[in-house]
Amino acid sequence: MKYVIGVDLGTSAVKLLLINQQGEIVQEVSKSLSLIQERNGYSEQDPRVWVKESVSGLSELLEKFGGSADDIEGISFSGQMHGLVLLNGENQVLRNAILWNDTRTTKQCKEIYEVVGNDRLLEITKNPALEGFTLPKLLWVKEQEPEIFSKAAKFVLPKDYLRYKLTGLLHMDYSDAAGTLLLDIRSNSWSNELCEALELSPDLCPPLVDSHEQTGSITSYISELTGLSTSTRVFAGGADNACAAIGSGILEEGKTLCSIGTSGVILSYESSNDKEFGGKVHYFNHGASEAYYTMGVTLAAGYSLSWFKEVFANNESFEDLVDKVDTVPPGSNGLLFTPYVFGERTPHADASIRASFIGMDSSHTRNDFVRAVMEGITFSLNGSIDLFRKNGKKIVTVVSTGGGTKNDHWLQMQADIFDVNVIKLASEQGPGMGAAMLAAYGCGWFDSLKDCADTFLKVDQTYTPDPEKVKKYNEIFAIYLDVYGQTKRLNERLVPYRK
Ligand SMILES: Nc1ncnc2c1ncn2[C@@H]1O[C@H](COP(=O)(O)OP(=O)(O)O)[C@@H](O)[C@H]1O
Ligand SMILES: O=C(CO)[C@@H](O)[C@H](O)COP(=O)(O)O
Repeated sequence: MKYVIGVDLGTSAVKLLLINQQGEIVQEVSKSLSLIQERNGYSEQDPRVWVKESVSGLSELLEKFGGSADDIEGISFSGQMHGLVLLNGENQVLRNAILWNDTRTTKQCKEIYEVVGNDRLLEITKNPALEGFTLPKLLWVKEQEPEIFSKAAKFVLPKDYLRYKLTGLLHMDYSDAAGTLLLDIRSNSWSNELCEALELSPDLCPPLVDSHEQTGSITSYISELTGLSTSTRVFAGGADNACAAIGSGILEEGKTLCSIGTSGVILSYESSNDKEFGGKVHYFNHGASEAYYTMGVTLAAGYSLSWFKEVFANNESFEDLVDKVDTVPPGSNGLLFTPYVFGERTPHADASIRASFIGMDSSHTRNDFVRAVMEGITFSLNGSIDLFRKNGKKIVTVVSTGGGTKNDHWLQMQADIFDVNVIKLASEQGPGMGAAMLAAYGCGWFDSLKDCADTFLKVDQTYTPDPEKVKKYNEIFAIYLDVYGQTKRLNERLVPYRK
């Protein structure tokens, strides 16, 4: 039997899956990661910690496997998107990575619009300038940390740095490059025009490759540390949402994904890069060649629940925290939550907005709060579904993935709020599975990613919407939509008092 490894470098953990030729998960290991948040709106991680935890996770995986390392033919990666990793001429890390949920770059986004122009930016990149994307982060370091910036020779994204440490070679794949806001999506090349306009050297950009392309093999040093074989082929991999799409079978038009990880995502397959969404949704390269996807993003989806747990139930497991949400009726007895703890991206690109609980009263118990948090996250994702539907997309079935699928009630809530059939696959680890599928396809096990999906992906359960709950949630969603406008100005006035 032959195997591949899928590494998912997420925000809350690095997860490693060992998968056989039938697509069965033979072993899995997860290593937690934490955020460094020195100021309000700041969110960083140390790339060296990603490598340390991944290497330790890989050696644990190999130990649990116990078979011959030579039978592990390939390894590939899924990575949290947009995070800026700056390297010097020796490929050493110059500062902590500035992550996708860090919103310090509002000024740099304005600068991009002033210099490039909204229409031209959309023409080249198909995306707006958002605080989370990599380009504004590069401009922030250039402006605020000129000494560090002067030493920068290359920038890469999180999983690219990890792959570099495993192979000694630097690359970036198209699906992740699209999220930098420096890729010319029309020609699939770095935009010299943007680099020139914003006074960035094009030499900072790494070589581009396809997600299933081989980008080296395991170095003997890493082989010694982990037990991996130097003959194991290393494939580029992709952005976590592109990998989640592959690992959830979103490989043709009409298929939609809901992912609840740290962030939350509604993603839809696109066969071409010439549609116009006016920057209302993200429009990125897929991990499958010559394919694309559109996506709405809730910045703090799973994170809102983990924030609530950390503040109010730190010693409890997620399982215990959400155990009784089914005892609370839809609408959480009049308690409403907006999940803006990091600000928001879709449908309101707003770095200043913050979360609210509306309607608290003395009868509410902790279970009402927990359900309200889960509903608020799901309402926010429904905002993206709404946007897609208003753009003419028909959404009747959604494949759900990520940590949020660990709870049945949340899956049923998704079916009732989105008014769709929700499919849960046998593994909730869409991004890791997608990464493993890129390795399996790269190794030549299958003629296409679609063939691989037909063998690897199995439906576990389908959740159908309950018409009564759909009606009730429709009414509450209208109230939810009002909260943004009603709290926007209040939050702007609170900005000077934040940490
Ligand atoms: N048992 C559970 N029930 C409901 N949600 C859960 C459970 N366990 C984890 N989660 C949610 O999943 C999130 C982590 O999802 P994951 O896909 O692992 O994130 P990432 O890929 O960003 O690291 C947590 O923040 C939490 O909100
Ligand atoms: O910023 C985005 C997408 O644009 C996020 O989806 C990140 O890619 C982080 O993903 P998770 O850690 O939540 O999987």
